[in-house]
Amino acid sequence: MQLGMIGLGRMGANMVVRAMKAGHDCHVFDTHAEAVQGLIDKGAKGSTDLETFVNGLDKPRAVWMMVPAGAVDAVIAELVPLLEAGDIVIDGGNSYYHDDIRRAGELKDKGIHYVDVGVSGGVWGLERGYCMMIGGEDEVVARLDPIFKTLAPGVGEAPRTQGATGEASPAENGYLHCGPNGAGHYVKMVHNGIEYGIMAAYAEGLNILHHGNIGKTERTTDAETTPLRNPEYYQYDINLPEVAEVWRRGSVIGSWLLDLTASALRKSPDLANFEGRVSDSGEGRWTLLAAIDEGVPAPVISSALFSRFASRGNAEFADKLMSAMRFEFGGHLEKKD
Ligand SMILES: O=C(O)[C@H](O)[C@@H](O)[C@H](O)[C@H](O)COP(=O)(O)O
Repeated sequence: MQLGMIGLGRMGANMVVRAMKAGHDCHVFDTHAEAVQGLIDKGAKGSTDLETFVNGLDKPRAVWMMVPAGAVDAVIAELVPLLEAGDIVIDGGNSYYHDDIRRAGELKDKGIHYVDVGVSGGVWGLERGYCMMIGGEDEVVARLDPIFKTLAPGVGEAPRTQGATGEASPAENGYLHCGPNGAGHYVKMVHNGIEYGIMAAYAEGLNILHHGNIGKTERTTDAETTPLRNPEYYQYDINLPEVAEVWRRGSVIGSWLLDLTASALRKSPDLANFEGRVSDSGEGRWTLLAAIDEGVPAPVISSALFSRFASRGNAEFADKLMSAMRFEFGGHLEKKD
């Protein structure tokens, strides 16, 4: 089928390449001429002019936006006057699902359909395919099925779940119509909240192993006076790249995130290129807002999110206050390394 793509960053451009490989007719728009040209060279039709791009699409149009969440409203504002009733606008970024519900309502007044798609797979999607969580009207989502089927990894990506038989469902192919507008990004938001928790668990566990030799040099833990109990228990120089490697094979905690962890540790066991200031794009925060609204406990995800804040120095004042209180009540001085 035909697809228009707005936003040719790594995700958008790779999705177009994957769609074209399967024979879809792709039209692309970006303000960066080189990005457009790169895809024209690969067989797309493209323009750096939005109106030309929109007019080149067959009606009813399907326009997929792959732009940062913060830019979606501005793109829609420029795009909508060029569209007509019956056209479909797809947001494949990491939008907040509350925004999807609002946008779908605004576009509905004009007869334009909105579909929200949470896309997972990042820079590996071209090769592996993209896992997609979709929100929108049944008929509209069904119309886009050929595109979703192409972009998704396919049933061969994972062994079929025990008991699954017959023709593979969309979910088994790697895409799922989760519900009405907002449902796609709602599921993707929680997916990312889980991602925070898993990442933190690997990071914490491997950090414990990383300090497994503390008994060789230290008699106290860090700068504290607390004596290191039984230094003989902490005499291990654990080879972390090798541990990550062995866990990938047959262990209970194997995963794609572990594969990527093993790859990062193999490239640089001391992770010298990183300072450890961990960013967040909002999905973890939104997951917790939903958990609070629903009254559902989410201690792992909240701890993982707050660790990211701390990693960026946002705990510094609180930490100073705790030291100040220790000094006030007990005259305890901060220990210097
Ligand atoms: O599933 C994925 O492919 C990732 O989750 C992807 O969506 C992206 O890398 C995150 O947006 C990063 O999120 P943070 O910046 O919040 O870590």
